[in-house]
Amino acid sequence: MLPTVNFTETAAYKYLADHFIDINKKSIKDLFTEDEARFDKFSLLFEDILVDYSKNRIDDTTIALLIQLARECKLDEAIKAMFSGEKINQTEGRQVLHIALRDQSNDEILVEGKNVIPEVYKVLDKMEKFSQQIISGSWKGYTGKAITDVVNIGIGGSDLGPVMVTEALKAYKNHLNMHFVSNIDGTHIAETLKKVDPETTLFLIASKTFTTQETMTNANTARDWFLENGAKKEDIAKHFAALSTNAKDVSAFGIDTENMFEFWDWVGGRYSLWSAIGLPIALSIGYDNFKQLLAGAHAADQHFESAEFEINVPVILALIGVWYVNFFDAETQAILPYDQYMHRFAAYFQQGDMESNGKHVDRNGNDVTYETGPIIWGEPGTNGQHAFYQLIHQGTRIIPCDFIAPAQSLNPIGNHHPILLSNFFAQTEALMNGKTKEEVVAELKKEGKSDAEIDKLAPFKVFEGNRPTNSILLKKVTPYSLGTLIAIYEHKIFVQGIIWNIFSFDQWGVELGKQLAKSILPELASDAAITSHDGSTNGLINQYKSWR
Ligand SMILES: O=P(O)(O)OC[C@H]1O[C@](O)(CO)[C@@H](O)[C@@H]1O
Repeated sequence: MLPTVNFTETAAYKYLADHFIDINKKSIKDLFTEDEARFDKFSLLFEDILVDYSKNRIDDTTIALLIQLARECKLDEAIKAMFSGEKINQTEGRQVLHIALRDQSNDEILVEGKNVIPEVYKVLDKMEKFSQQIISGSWKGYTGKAITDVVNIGIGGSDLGPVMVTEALKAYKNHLNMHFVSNIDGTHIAETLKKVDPETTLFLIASKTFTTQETMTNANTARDWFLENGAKKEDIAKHFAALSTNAKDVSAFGIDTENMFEFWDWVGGRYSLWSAIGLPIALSIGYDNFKQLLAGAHAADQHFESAEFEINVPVILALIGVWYVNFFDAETQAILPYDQYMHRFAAYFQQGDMESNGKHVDRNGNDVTYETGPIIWGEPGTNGQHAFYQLIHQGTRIIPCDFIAPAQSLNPIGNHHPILLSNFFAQTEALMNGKTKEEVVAELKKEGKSDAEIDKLAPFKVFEGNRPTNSILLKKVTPYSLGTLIAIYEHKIFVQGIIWNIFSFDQWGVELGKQLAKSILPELASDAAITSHDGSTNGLINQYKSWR
């Protein structure tokens, strides 16, 4: 059982509330002037990742109190509970063991008294063998040709992780063309099928439950297309594989369970890229690289489990996030990778974070009286700079940002990378320092503007600064470092869920819309006017019927 402390009733929270009044009067710039050792104090080097959190609205007292808060919320007990396989997903009665999927220490992790590590390895061995056969071309399609294209059909956690990682690690990719179909919109599968040949395509049907409407509809369409384009039923075995926990429905669909890559209900969908759901990753970059991804994540797991909170990267990042959400009323958190390959990283953690911590009921079943998970958003820099950074610099809201960049480029062309990184360094400095009225006036004077012009323009050109950022500098994006980084963010989400006293591993909030869509679908079959809903929904459905 997880602890159920209301963090707003802790002593640390009360001290933090008082301390906030002091900190709120200070600028980060001043905090740097006051303390020369600030960078050394507020940065952590873990593996080949430097996490600089010194450009935040914090001082020594803030961090000490936040750590006290974590202790009062019994974070240590909660971490132990997850790692030891307690059923901490209490509303679904399940363990939360994505850490077991990447365990490289041959630990024993028990689920219902049974060690799951040998099963994990059994599936990993099967993934290794299969991916080698596909990549080498020894696996032949129904006309004897090697596979050239892989179409992963899945949604949410059965799509976003493999998409994000295969994109982030594109530089490590082999010859296989990867495609991902998630949307129920027929356009997604139709446009994908235009690009592939049934003789040389492998379909992966990725669904933990194997009941998700979008995935099953797309999977049926893919199977029909396959059979309508020359293949026979017995050829399905050579071209369809399933990544799932549901063997019964997999075989009912017509996929031989030999071609099923199993995982387990103790793997949450949004934490499943490390499981059989990661097969498209293994296919795209090879099994050895996939193993490196797991190894990187395992290093983060060990660090999270054993490092003191003061030097524990996920804990520190999580606590700083809580500081902004609950004391500064920050509504959002931006994730800004200065790496084009990582262009789906923020989208991935939209599900990771928002499906985990978008909850308003605490672990006692009561409505919370404080804010919980922030809105996660972001795009790669420098594109974001030319789109939404205006609001981050001069808008009315506080937007804590994580800036992420690799020191070494995977495409070191000309001076692209130094230019990219100069922007990465400049933005966090600009967000912190801002530009004072005096500086603006001096600049305008230098440009030869008149006093009247300066008076008119100056207010618009002032930057308040004092806008908080974390900078995460990776030596290089590799399968290992990416695995570490993803796991750091996963554990950050866990810590925040513990502090907010919510259940981070269920997702009941996605069910209502699914249920309603299912009840509306039959109503769309006939042209008869609908009156069973509210006025707006009736009006929309009836207009649709008149236009279709
Ligand atoms: O893998 P499945 O069972 O198809 O589910 C897909 C996704 O749907 C969700 O349940 C949300 O609708 C996610 O949590 C999950 O990742």
